[in-house]
Amino acid sequence: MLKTEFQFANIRVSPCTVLSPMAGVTDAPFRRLCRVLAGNRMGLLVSEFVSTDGTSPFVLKNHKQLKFYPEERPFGIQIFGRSPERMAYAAQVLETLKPDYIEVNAGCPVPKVAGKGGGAGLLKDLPRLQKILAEVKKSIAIPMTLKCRIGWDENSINVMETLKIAEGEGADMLTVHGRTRVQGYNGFANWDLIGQVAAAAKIPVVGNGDVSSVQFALDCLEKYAICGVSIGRGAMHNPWLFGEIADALEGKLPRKISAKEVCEIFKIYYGFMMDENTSTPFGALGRLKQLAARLCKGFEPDSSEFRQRVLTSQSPEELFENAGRFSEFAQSNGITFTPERLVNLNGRKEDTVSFERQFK
Ligand SMILES: Cc1cc2nc3c(=O)[nH]c(=O)nc-3n(C[C@H](O)[C@H](O)[C@H](O)COP(=O)(O)O)c2cc1C
Repeated sequence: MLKTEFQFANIRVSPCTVLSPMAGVTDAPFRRLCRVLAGNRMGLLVSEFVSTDGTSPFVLKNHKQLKFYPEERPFGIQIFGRSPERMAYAAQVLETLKPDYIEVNAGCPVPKVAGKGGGAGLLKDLPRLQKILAEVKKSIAIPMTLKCRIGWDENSINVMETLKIAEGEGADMLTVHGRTRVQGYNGFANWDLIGQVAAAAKIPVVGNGDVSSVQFALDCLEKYAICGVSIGRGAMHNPWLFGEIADALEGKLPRKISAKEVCEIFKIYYGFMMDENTSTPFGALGRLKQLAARLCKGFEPDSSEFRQRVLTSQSPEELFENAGRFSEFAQSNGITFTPERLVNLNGRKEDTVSFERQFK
């Protein structure tokens, strides 16, 4: 029978979907957009990652990405860093914001994080990761989770050891992104390995990597011993995806999203950004373009002219006008929105795994 929900510690996750944290994307307005489009049917939401590194003590006021709302619960705050003491102290401070759980990041590939020994850098130093988990666990009363990659590179795949460490130090859930650090976002996630980890685990394991359609999510839930799926870039290509998966899990018939609906979400998203006061109009324009660039890839046939117009818009109003014009054009020319056909979420024409291209 298809899994529809799961529990870790005292937290019920229903449906079994997670919006994967994405720094610079999954702030409160973006999370709200996904939540509203899904009719609030998202299992778990997590903050963008929060740095615990630095020389001065961790203080909340330096971390504006921490704002979350009661309707987002269950909600986790994700932290990264390399110092067990600083991670534990930050977790303790963050617990005062009353998130439902704290997540430790052992997956970030970017050189300024992983290169300094934090994020995926911890996969090269598992004793340090173990110490971090032990110290964070001791410092908080709420559940602790871990998000990791499968290893540093193809010659050092150590996700089974990471699982054992996580379990030994009392992590309540593990999310596995099925790529190595060296892969960055290239190639495809290794779902068979994610499945092996989930099958060997005593704690719930969430699978992550390349979930871009309802069918992909359902196939992973059916085929592997994972308890849920975590979706990152797929939510940018299709912010309706969580609602579509929820519909499928509830046995509802699929509903086609029209090009008109796609064109209408820019105003909605902009409204959320202005409500939350997270961006200036100029900053919001950047976020609108970020979303538009991904959404445009879902139009069929090709919408390169619209893409060009939207991405060169000088103001939110100009972008809305261009979207309105394209909406009419799409309706009269039979342009459809089919993001489920996108397999490689980098937008590259790749079908084999390639190592060491992005992060030497
Ligand atoms: C722009 C961007 C920012 C990201 N920021 C974070 C982050 O803050 N914390 C984290 O654990 N992963 C982060 N990730 C990784 C995603 O959460 C996810 O693990 C990865 O994109 C693979 O999932 P996907 O194929 O569904 O996108 C980020 C990914 C992207 C593309």
